[in-house]
Amino acid sequence: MISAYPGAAVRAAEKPLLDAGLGPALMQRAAYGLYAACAREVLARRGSLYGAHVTVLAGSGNNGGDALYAGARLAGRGAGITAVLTSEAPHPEALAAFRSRGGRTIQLSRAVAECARLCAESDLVIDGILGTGGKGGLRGPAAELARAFTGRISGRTSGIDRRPLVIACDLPSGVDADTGQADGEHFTADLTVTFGAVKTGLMAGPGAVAAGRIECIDIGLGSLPGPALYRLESADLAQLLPVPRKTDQKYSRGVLGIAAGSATYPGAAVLATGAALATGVGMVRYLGPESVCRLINASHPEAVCATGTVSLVHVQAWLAGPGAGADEDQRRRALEAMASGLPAVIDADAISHVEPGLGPQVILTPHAGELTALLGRLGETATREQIEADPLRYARRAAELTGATVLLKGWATITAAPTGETYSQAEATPWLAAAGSGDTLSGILGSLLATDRSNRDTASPAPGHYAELAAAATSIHGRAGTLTAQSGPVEPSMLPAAIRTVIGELKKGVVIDSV
Ligand SMILES: NC(=O)C1=CN([C@@H]2O[C@H](COP(=O)(O)OP(=O)(O)OC[C@H]3O[C@@H](n4cnc5c(N)ncnc54)[C@H](O)[C@@H]3O)[C@@H](O)[C@H]2O)[C@@H](O)CC1
Ligand SMILES: [K+]
Repeated sequence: MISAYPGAAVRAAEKPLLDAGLGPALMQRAAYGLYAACAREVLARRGSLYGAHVTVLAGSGNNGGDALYAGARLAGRGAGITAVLTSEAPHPEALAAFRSRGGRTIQLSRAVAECARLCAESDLVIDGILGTGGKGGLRGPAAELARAFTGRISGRTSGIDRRPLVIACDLPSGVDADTGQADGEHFTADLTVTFGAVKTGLMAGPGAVAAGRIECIDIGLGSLPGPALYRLESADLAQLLPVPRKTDQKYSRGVLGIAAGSATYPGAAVLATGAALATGVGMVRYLGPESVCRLINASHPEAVCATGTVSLVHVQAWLAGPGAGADEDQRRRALEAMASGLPAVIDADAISHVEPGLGPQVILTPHAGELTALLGRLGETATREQIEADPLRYARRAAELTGATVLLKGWATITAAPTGETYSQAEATPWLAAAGSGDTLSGILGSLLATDRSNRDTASPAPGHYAELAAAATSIHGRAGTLTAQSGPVEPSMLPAAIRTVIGELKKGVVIDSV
C-alpha cells in the first residue's frame, strides 16, 4: 500500500533534520535517487547514457538543487547536459557541481524559444523548477517555456526517439503538492521521482495526470503524521479478494441483488451482472422488468431473475441504479436497498435519490457531473470543473454530508469514507471512458460487497473498510481495462473476461504494479 502525505507534512518531517544541519545530506540522497531513475529510463530508451541529450530545468530553490546535482552525475556518465536556469539565483553549490562536470547553462529569461526547442529535441528533460515550495502555477518565462514546450511536442508519440522523456523532480512544477490542483501552467511528466514520501497532489486530480508513474526515494525522514491518502497495490488486492472455502455453498459465498436496467436501458443490467459474476460472486439475484430479465437470462443463464421487491429477496449486498432511467419500480428498489442496512452500491440514476443520513456501507459512485447535482441537492454549490480540479476535497465533502462512502470517478478515482479514510487508484486506461464502463465497475464492487467476509464475520467492520473495497473494485476495473486495451480499443462487454484474468493473476501474485 502506498501512503501519501501533504507537502506540508513532509516539510515538517524534514525540519528537525534540516535544523540538525542534515540538509545537504538529504539533498544528496534525493539527487542520487533522481539520477539513478533518470539513468535507468534513458538506458531503457536508447541503450546508452553516453551522448544522450539531457536538459535540466532548474529553479531557485532546493528542487532546482536536486535536479542540478542529478544532472552533474549524468554528465559524469557521458550525457550531454544543459541546464536552463529559470531564476537569477539557482542553488549555488549545486550549480558549481554541475558546471564542474562540464554542464553548460542558459538563462531562461533571455531565450525562452531557444530553451523550448532545446527541451523538445532532448532525450530527457528533468523538471526541477518548483517542488514543495511552489505556490500556484508557473509564472513569467517558466510559464512561457511550459507552454512552448507542450506546443512543440503535442502530437508526437511516446515511441523511441520521438517525444522526450520528462522526469519530474519531487513533483511536476506548477502542481499543488497537497490537492493536485494545476489551474495554471505546469509540466506533465512520464515519471515523477518524489522524495521522503509520496505527496497527495501526485495521486489526485490534475496532479495525478501530470505526475505519470510515481517512484518514491527514501531519504531517511522520521515518522510522518497519519497518512492523508492511500493507494492499494497488487499484494493488498490479493489479500482483499475472497476465495471460496471448501465448506462454502452458493449462498455462503455471497449473493448480490441487482436492481438495474429498465425497458429503456436494458444493457446496463447485463453489463453489471456480467462483471459481478466475473468477480466471483456466489449468485446474482436480479430484480427488474420482465423484458430485462429475459435479456439477462439469455446472456447469463446463472442469474436468478424476478420482478419483485427488495424486501422479499435475501442477499448480502445490493447494487442499484445503472440504466434505471425513470423506471419507478427501480427507483423504489434503490430507496429500499439504501434503507436495508446492507452494503449497497448506489450508481448512476439511483444517485439522484440519495438523502443524508446514510451509513458507510452505502457506496455512492458518481462522476463529477453527478456529484455536482448531488452536492447541489445537499445545499453545496460546486461546478463540474471545480470538482475535477480538486476531487479529494469534494469526495470527502460528499461523504461527510451523506454519511455514505463516496467513489468519485476520474483518471485517479478517489474513494472517501465518511470518517475521512481516503484512497486513490489510477490503474485505468483512457479507453475505459466509454458508455457501459461504469456499469461494469458497479458490478465488480457489488460482487466484492456481497462476498466480503468481514461483513458477516465481524459485528461491524471499520467504516473505512468500505472505502478500501471500493478502491479495490476501482483497481480491478482499471487493470481489466488496461489489459483489454493491450490488444485494441476497449468495449465494456469485453471486460468480464479480463476481470477474471486480472483476479486470477492477482491471486497467483504475478501482477506487477506498473500497469
Ligand atoms: N527540505 C529538504 O530537506 C529537502 C528538500 N528537497 C527538495 O526541496 C524542494 C523544496 O525546496 P524549496 O523549499 O527550496 O522550494 P522549491 O524548490 O519548490 O522552490 C521555492 C522557490 O520558488 C519560488 N516560487 C514559488 N512559487 C513560484 C511560482 N509559482 N513561480 C515561480 N517561482 C516560485 C519561491 O519564491 C522560492 O524561491 C522539494 O520539493 C525537494 O525537491 C530535497 O532536496 C530533499 C531534502
Ligand atoms: K519539479
